[in-house]
Amino acid sequence: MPSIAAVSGDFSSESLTKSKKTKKVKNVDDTQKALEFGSSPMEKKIKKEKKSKKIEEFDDSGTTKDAEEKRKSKKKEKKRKTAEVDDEDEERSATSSELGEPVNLLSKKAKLMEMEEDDEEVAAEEKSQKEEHPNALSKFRISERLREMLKEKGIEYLFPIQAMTFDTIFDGSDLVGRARTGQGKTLAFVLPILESLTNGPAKASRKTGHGRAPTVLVLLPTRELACQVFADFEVYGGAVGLTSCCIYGQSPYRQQEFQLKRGVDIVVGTTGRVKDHIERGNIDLSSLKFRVLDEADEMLKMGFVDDVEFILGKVENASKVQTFLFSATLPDWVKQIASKFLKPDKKTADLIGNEKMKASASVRHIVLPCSTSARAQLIPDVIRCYSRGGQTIIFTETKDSASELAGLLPGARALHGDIQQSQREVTLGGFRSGKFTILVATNVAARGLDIENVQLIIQCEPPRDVEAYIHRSGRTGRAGNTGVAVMLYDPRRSNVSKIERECGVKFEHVSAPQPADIAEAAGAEAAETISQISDSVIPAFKAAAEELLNKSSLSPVELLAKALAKAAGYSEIKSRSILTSMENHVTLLLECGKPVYTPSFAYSILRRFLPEEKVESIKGLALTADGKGAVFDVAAEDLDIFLKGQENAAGISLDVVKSLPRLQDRDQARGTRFGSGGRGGRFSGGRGGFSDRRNDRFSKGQGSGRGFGNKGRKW
Ligand SMILES: Nc1ncnc2c1ncn2[C@@H]1O[C@H](COP(=O)(O)OP(=O)(O)OP(=O)(O)O)[C@@H](O)[C@H]1O
Repeated sequence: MPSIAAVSGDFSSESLTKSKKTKKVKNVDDTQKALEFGSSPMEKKIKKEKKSKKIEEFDDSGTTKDAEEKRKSKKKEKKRKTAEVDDEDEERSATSSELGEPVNLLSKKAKLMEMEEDDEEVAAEEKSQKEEHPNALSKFRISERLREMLKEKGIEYLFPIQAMTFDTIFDGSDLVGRARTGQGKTLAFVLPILESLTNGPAKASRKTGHGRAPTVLVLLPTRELACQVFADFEVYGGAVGLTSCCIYGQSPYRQQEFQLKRGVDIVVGTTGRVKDHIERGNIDLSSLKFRVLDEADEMLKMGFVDDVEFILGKVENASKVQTFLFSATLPDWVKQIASKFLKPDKKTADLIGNEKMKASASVRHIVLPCSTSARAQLIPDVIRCYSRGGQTIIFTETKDSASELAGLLPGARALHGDIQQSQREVTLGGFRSGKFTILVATNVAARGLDIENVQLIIQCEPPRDVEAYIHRSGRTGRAGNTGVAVMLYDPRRSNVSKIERECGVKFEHVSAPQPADIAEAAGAEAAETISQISDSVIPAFKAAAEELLNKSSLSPVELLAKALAKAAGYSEIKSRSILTSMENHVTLLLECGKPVYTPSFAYSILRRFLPEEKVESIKGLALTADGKGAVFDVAAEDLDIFLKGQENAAGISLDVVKSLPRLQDRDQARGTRFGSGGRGGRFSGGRGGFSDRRNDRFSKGQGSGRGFGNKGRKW
């Protein structure tokens, strides 16, 4: 039996530091941190392969790896024997036909029998290895039927959060659960609830028969997430004879009403529609045994809290109901509100606790400077470089920018709150099934969505709060797999270090992929494609090729290079700045031998040796983090004017930079002697002020848990 069953009271990570369980969980995290992030394209793997890889990664028992080694060597041995049998067959058939001798069937049969025995041994070893695992399904009070179902889905062991909370939930406690994104929090409540209802304490009082009132109520912040959690209840609950229904806004009301009236065991839904059904008398909460707030912090802010309170308040005898709150982020204010809904002796299973790193540890977290206007040009290249052949979710701050960006990116679709629900479902379904590979979404897709092949997350700008960063970046790197999260930012307006500090993430700072590098890769692909073209095309194109060769002053190789460029879709290669990512712009570093405190000081230096209109034309001026200089972009065609101008200015250096120095971000710049005043105000004053207001507004909302109404929502 898992050790956690014996732990009573609070089992936050501090209180569990010495327990075996915590050690195991740490090992899982270490394993994840140790995962390597190759930038080479990663082949898509079929689900089953991923599951088994993941299971190995989560295994910290030490025995698994040895056993796996043995199994591999057994397999090698079997392969060798098969080859031997085949060779012997070939040899004998050759000899027997030459010499007319009979084949030695007996020795072949003996070898085959030996191989069958090996097979059985390997299978038995695999089985015992799975059963020995500390979180093997057999070690929990999970019924045979559910175990079979889990195994069918490739699940052989419980993940740490599931193992940690199973007994607590099964044995009747209320619980607050926190684990990083993608670590299986859904099954952490689904499995023990189903077991309790069918084989455990809740079985005796469970209502059955036509028209029965629900025993389980699960509330979620978005319709898409409600559908996803419902799907799990339907599969696993259905296997043990429990029925579920999913109720959410903008979907046919009558059908939901009919299901509820007919009687269901589990209701999964979004707050607005659940409240609506309660008010109309379609949901009777008198038989309720379990209630779950998934993505609890999201449920308790943004105006949901009133509806949640209304719904939870409808349970007359709350002492008979178990309540669970789960999320990857549980700010303190949520814990305070939680005490209102959960019993005083509630337990806490916190797999993050005081650990610095709050975001997914199996995700590579990257930041890349980019001006708003360069985003649409840059994103396709970011996808080419980092998506490893998988799918990409791009997050924007507003619905308009999601629609606009989806329109600009070939093969992308938008998902946000202004899109009709039926279309939202079609879009998400299409993305899940891989019909298209880029989804441009608002925060409506930030929470909980579990889509296996998402390899890359792009955030067009830093989100307003750290929780959003954690959830958005957590749409990749799930269930032990790896992923990449790239956040674009404008150094003058964004505050990357705040997210870095509060999420405990150490960002990799990279500059925009250069078009020439991407073209090189595209050229290699085009060459591969050309080598596969049938020779039948040659006669038809040969004359034109010969004519081109004769007329041109270029060598055959140069002409072929042009043909490859055309095949790869290139007619020219533009340069791209590493600061704003704008095409045909070059980034320069200005230094003058003394500290550059403010943008206005940098401008005044430039004015000493450049005409006013050229100073006006520069883009994205930002101060370096060491305070010694400033970087900015100039149009490629003006580069000479800038470099020549500098020759006439004593003590000033202006150089093209190939890699971007660390820059001051918004907060650091504000702390400088003159803040963002003077000339710099043009860049960081206006918009920066707007961002501040938004942040203030947010933090107030967060503090009270009630700051936003649904209407205030931008997604
Ligand atoms: N024990 C397990 N073994 C293998 N895979 C599992 C196991 N438990 C869950 N999974 C898979 O892990 C993935 C992530 O699970 P889930 O969506 O519940 O994560 P989560 O912790 O709720 O993430 P988020 O915080 O982003 O909502 C799912 O695809 C799920 O099927």
